[in-house]
Amino acid sequence: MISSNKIQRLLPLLSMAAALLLLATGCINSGGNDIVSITLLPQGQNAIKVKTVVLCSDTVDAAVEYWQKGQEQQRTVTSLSERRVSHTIVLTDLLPEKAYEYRVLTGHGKDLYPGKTYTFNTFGLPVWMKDMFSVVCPDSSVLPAAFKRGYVMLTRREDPGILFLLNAKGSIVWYHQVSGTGFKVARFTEHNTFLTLLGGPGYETSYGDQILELSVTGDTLANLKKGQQDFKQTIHHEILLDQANQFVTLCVEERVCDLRSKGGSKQDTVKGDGILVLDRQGKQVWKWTVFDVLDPLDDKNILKEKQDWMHANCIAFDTDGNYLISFYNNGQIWKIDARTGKRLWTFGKNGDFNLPAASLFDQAHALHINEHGELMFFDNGVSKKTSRTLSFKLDENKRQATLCINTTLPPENYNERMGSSYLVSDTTLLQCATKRNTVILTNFQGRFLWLLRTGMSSYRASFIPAEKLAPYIHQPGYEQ
Ligand SMILES: O=[N+]([O-])c1ccc(OS(=O)(=O)O)cc1
Repeated sequence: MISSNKIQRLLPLLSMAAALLLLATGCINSGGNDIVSITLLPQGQNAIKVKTVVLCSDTVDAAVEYWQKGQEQQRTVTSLSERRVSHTIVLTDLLPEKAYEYRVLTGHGKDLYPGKTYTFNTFGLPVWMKDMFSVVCPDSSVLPAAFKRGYVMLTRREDPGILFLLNAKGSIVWYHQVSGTGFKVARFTEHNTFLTLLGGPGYETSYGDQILELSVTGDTLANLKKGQQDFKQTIHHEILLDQANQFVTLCVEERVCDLRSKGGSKQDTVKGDGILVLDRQGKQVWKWTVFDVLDPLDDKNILKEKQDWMHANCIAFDTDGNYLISFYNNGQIWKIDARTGKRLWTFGKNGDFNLPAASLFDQAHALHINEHGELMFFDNGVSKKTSRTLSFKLDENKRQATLCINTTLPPENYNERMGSSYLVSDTTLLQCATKRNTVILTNFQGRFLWLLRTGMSSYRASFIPAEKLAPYIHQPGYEQ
């Protein structure tokens, strides 16, 4: 008997095999002067990306111009592949199950000459992916213009892992699929790349063993696996780039401690968190652990909590380049000196800042400094069974915090674990209620404007403005 899980895994392979059969025959001797052959290949397990390999008789520049059959006026031209004999050019922004025409442009710089026009057909999305997302939006006129044309990034954490980009109508405009592992978390970087943490079946929830950075055209820009160089530990919940293009991650950190005074054993193990910075080859650049700041023996509950002492779930950079780190279990956010590792302050429960009762929070997620310089995050709100978005203006010297955003999610979207919230266009919040398989856009009063139901639970939902993905993706959900 084949389990539905197995079928789910087989389907992309079957569609891949079909794709190979159909597309690999697309090796063509072009009529262009300097083109020897053009080969079309499916891009990984992907119905809406096609790789072209253009072999030329000389060193030239090349690009591919393509359009949906019958819509030649709406042509897309790829970026230029420069000074090569063999060019690999990926076509993005394709729609599934459509006929396309294309031609290769070759020459030098702006002097490009078209070869003959050919055709290809894209394949359908895997059946199980087709109905994965649905949008509820009673009145699109209330959506911010940037949201109407922008994209939402989500991750499927189970095998097969998929990184998705959807437009505001919930259509899949881009995806990248991996087998045998899942995308635990992903960030869209300042270099317009996708930085991701992957974890296979041996890695539960948000834990992982692989760092993968991808370009929008699906090229692998970095791929580090646990066991390589100084990447010896499991990493979890977070991956981001620093200014030096290095990987900043949260890692699992274990210490053997004598917990006899707390009722434990002489050689007890406490599992805590660390920040591990790796260079692009996997060499350790910097490391910090919670044990540098706190002694487990000072925690009266350590015996109960030793399996997962603090449960860090996010790192971000403060405006001065130091780290901000949030913890689920103690409801705190710490600022850590990125050079010395010293804890500079604690925010939240039993922290250094006085917080009025209305702004006391339980568990911070997806913390970041927003466009206004405010510390912003999603609060699971387990004590009140109410999740919300909070932001604060901090005066670090005076240890004063001014509450700026305090927006409650509609009660049915209460989300007790994971989640995220980000500003979109200064007037709305894109919030991920991970446990509810829901992404919801509200105004600051918490009024729902747009909702996405997902057939998976993405750790976060991030908004990517349309400009960041141009010219690779242009499929606005709503025309202005
Ligand atoms: O169940 N999970 O997948 C899960 C639970 C907790 C969790 O940690 S949290 O701090 O992100 O809520 C992450 C993932």
